[in-house]
Amino acid sequence: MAAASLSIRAFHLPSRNRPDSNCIRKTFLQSPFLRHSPALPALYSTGTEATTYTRLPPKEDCQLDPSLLISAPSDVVKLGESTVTAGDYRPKTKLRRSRGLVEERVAVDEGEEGFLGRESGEADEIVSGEGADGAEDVFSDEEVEAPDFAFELDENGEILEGDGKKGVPAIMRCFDRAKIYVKAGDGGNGVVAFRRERYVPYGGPSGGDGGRGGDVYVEADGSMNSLLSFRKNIHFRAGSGGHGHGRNQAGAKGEDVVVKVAPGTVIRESGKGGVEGEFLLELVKPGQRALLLLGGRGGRGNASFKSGTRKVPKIAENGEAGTEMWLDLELKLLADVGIVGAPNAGKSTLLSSISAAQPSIANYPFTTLLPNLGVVSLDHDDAMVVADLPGLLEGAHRGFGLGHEFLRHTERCSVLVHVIDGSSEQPEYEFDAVRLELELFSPELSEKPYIVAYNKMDLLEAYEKWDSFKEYLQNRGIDPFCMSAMHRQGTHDIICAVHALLQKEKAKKEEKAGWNDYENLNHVAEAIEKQRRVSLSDFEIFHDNNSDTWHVNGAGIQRFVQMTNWRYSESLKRFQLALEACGVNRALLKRGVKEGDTVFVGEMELIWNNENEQEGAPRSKKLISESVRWPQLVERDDTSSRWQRNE
Ligand SMILES: Nc1nc2c(ncn2[C@@H]2O[C@H](COP(=O)(O)OP(=O)(O)OP(=O)(O)O)[C@@H](O)[C@H]2O)c(=O)[nH]1
Ligand SMILES: [Mg+2]
Repeated sequence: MAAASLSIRAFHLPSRNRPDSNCIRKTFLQSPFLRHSPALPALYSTGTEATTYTRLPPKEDCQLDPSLLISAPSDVVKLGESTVTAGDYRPKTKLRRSRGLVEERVAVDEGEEGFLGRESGEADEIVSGEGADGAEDVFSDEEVEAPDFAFELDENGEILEGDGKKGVPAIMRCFDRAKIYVKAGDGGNGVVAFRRERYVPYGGPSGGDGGRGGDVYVEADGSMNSLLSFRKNIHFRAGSGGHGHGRNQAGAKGEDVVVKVAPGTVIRESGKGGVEGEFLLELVKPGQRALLLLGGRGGRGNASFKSGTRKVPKIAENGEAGTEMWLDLELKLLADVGIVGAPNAGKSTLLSSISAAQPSIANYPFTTLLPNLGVVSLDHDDAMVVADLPGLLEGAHRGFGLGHEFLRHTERCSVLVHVIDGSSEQPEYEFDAVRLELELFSPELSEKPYIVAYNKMDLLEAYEKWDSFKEYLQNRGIDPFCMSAMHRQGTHDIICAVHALLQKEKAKKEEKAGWNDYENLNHVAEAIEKQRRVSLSDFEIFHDNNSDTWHVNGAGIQRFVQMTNWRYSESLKRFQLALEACGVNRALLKRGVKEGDTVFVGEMELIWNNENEQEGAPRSKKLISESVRWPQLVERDDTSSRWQRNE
C-alpha cells in the first residue's frame, strides 16, 4: 500500500490587496508626472475653430533625459542648416507655462514627503471609483521667459553635441503617458453556518457564498484630452465582495471601478527593464468601454458543499483574489493628417494658412515644440484634423531633436503631408533624409500615403530649384505639389489632394473592418480569466537543486491554494484529495521525491511523507485513495506558523 502524502509545514500565502509599499513608491517615482496646462482645449473642435494641442511636462523631466542627448555622428549634416544662423537658434518667443508647474517642481526637489504621503494612501488611492476625478488643479497663467536652455551652437551655427546640455531639453516634450495600477476586487469569503430553528432538527448547512469582487473597466471619456487626471491618482481598486452570511445569504458584489482615459489612449501592460509591455487594447471612440479585469469569484459557503454523502460539511472557501496589474497608458493624437518635414520648412505656416490654428511661426528651427492641431473645413461640409508636428532632424528616430517624441503621434494619422523647404541648399537631400527618418522610426509610418508640398515658391532660390526637384521626385514616381504657404498660394490644391487621399484611406480602412461598435473590447478580461481558470492538472514540477526543494507550479493549483480556507480541517482533506486527483502526488513520485523533502505547491510549503509506503506496491486509483493518510491538525505553533502532525 502506498501511503504518500504531503503534510503542511508552513503558510506563505500572498498578502492580499497590499502591493509592496516600496513598489508603489518606486513606481510612483517612475511614473510620468503630468503637468497641467491652464486651458486644455478639446482635441477636436468643430467648424473652422482651430485647436492648439498643448501639454506640459512632468516633474521627472525637469532634468534632461539622457535618451534625448544621443550625439549624432559628427559627419551628419543637419537638416535646414542652410537657412539657419546661429542667432536663430535662440528662442525668440516666450513660452507659456503655468506657475503651478514651477511650484510643484520645487516640491519634488525639496524632499520626498509628498511621496511618503502617497505610500500611506492618502491621496492616490481610489476605492470603488470614488474620487477618480477629484483632483483639481488651479494654476494661474504666467508668461515666463523661455529658459536659456535652447541649444549650444558652435561658430557655424550648428547644434553642439556631446554634453548634457546639448540637444533638445526634455522639458519641451509632449507628455501624454501615465503609469497606473489597477486591481479587481477580491471575492468575499464563504462561511460555515448551520440552520438553527425551532422545530427544525438537523437544519443543515446554511453558510452563504461570498460576493464577487468588483470589476475594473476602462472608458474613453470624450471630455478628456490628456492623461493629466493620472497626475495625482494612479491607483484604482475595485471594491471587494462581501462575505457570505448564515441563512444562505450570499455576500454583496464589490463595487466596480471605471478608469476614464482620453480617446486615443493605448493601454499596455507595464513592461520591465525598459522593455515595452504587451499591448492590451486601445480606446479610440468616446464612450468605448472595455472590461479590463474581472473581480475575483466569491468563496463558496458550506451550503454549497452539501451532498448526499456529506450532510454536515464544515468547510468554506476564501474568495478569489482579484487580479492586479500595472498599466502603461499612452495617448496618441487623433489627427487625420500629419504635417512632417525638416525644421523651418514651413509646416506651421501651412497649418495656419489652411486652418484657423495660430501656431507660432518664426525663422528658426524648433519654433514648434509641441504638436498643433487645426481643423480644416472643406466646402462640402467635411472637415479633417491636421496636426503640425515639430521638425525632424537626422537621428530623430534615435531620439535626437524633438521630432522623435512626436513621431508616434503620426502613427494614427491616415495621411502625411511632407513639407520641403524649397529655399534649402538641397531640397532633394532634405526630402530623402526625412523619409529615411520616418522609415527608421517605423516602417508602417513610411508606408502611409503622403503628399509632398514644396514650399517657399515665392523665394527665387526655391523657384529656381523647383524643376529639378520635381523631376527628381517624378523619376521616383512621386508627383510633388508646390506652394507658398506664407502667401496661401497652391495650398488649396494640396488640401484637395490630401482630402481625396484621406477619403481613399478611410474607405480602405472600413473595408478592412477596423474599429466598429461591435468590436469585443473585453478580450483582456477574457484572456486573463481563461488563464486563471486552467485545470488543476495543468501544472509543472521542477526541482531546485540549490535549496533541494520541489516546486509545483500551475495557475489552477495556485488559485486552489489561495482559495482554501485553512481554518477548517476539512480543507486539508480536500486539498490532499485534490493533489491526488490532479496527479501531483504521482508526478512527484515519478520524479523521485523522497521522505522528508520539501515541496512547494504554489505558495504553500509542505513535507513529503511516504512513511507507510510498501516497496513495490502498485499504485492504482483504489490504493491511492485508501493509502492517503491525512495529517491531523492538533496544535499550531504561533511563532513559526507550523502545522504539526499527530503521531
Ligand atoms: N518666403 C516664405 N517664407 C516662408 C514660407 N513659409 C514659411 N516661411 C517662413 O519660414 C520660417 C519657418 O516657418 P515655420 O512655419 O515656423 O516652419 P516650421 O516648419 O513650422 O518650423 P519648426 O516648427 O521650427 O520645425 C518662418 O520665418 C516663415 O515665415 C513661404 O511660403 N515663403
Ligand atoms: Mg513649426
